Amino acid sequence: MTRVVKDVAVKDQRKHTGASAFLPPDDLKCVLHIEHLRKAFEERVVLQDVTLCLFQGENLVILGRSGTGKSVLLKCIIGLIMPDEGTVEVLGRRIDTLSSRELMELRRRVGFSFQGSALYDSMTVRENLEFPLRRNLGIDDPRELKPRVEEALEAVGLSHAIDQQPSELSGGMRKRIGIARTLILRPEIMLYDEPTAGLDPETSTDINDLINEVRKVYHTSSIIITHDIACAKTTADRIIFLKDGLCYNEGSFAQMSREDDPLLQTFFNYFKVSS
Ligand SMILES: Nc1ncnc2c1ncn2[C@@H]1O[C@H](COP(=O)(O)OP(=O)(O)OP(=O)(O)O)[C@@H](O)[C@H]1O
Repeated sequence: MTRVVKDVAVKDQRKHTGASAFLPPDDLKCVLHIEHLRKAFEERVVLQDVTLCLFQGENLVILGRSGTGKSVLLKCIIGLIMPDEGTVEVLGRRIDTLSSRELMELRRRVGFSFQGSALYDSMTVRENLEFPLRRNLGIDDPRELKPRVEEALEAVGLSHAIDQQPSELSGGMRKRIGIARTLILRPEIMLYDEPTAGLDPETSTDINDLINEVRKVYHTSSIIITHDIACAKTTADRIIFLKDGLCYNEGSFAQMSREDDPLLQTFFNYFKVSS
């Protein structure tokens, strides 16, 4: 279903954003392709013209200041928000052409890790993890549910928390359980919305390591949106810096941290100071 693209999308993007020198290797599959995306809320234009491509197996970080439209971009990817202009193609399917049933089916292949973990407080960890299996895959047999829940919990290192309530867990643990609940459907693409928001530096490091581990074990392609520069350094194969609803710059962490640009330097120097 996915198309093989070379560097067309990236070159196209560079044409109108002036982005830096990143070129992906030839013949990488593009699993998610956004072209000329625009989204406004009344007069407020949040995304002006965003073009990007997520390559198979890649960790792509979308970096940018608060309010630059990173979450809106993620919501456009999973069809929670419909763009005013432009196209979003996920795993070979154009979002705006899908029926609600087709959109639901596609969403099963895309895991969304929410900022607030989105766990149900009235359910135990086990029940939280069983929920998407019951609802999305119609699995009700405890003999099928049990091993899948245990595997997902093991993947995030929290097997011992299976019978706890979310309210008994720390912020970092809740985040991990949220990721486990997403992984349980074995998504091909993972979308992480501010995975380290509100966490202390040590817990953030654990979550960043987990994101890399998930890629290794589950062979996911991921978009990680963040304004946490340490998260970007640990997880990114490539970074796109979003500013004023445009892809302002693009490259590896090393490339971008060397850019002679005051805005980027504010971000990257903060990392040098705090690390
Ligand atoms: N449904 C909506 N209706 C109206 N405005 C919205 C809606 N969703 C987002 N916005 C506005 O779009 C802008 C971008 O929001 P968004 O949440 O995408 O920013 P962000 O880059 O993710 O910020 P942060 O890093 O703080 O999470 C904000 O001004 C927000 O108020």
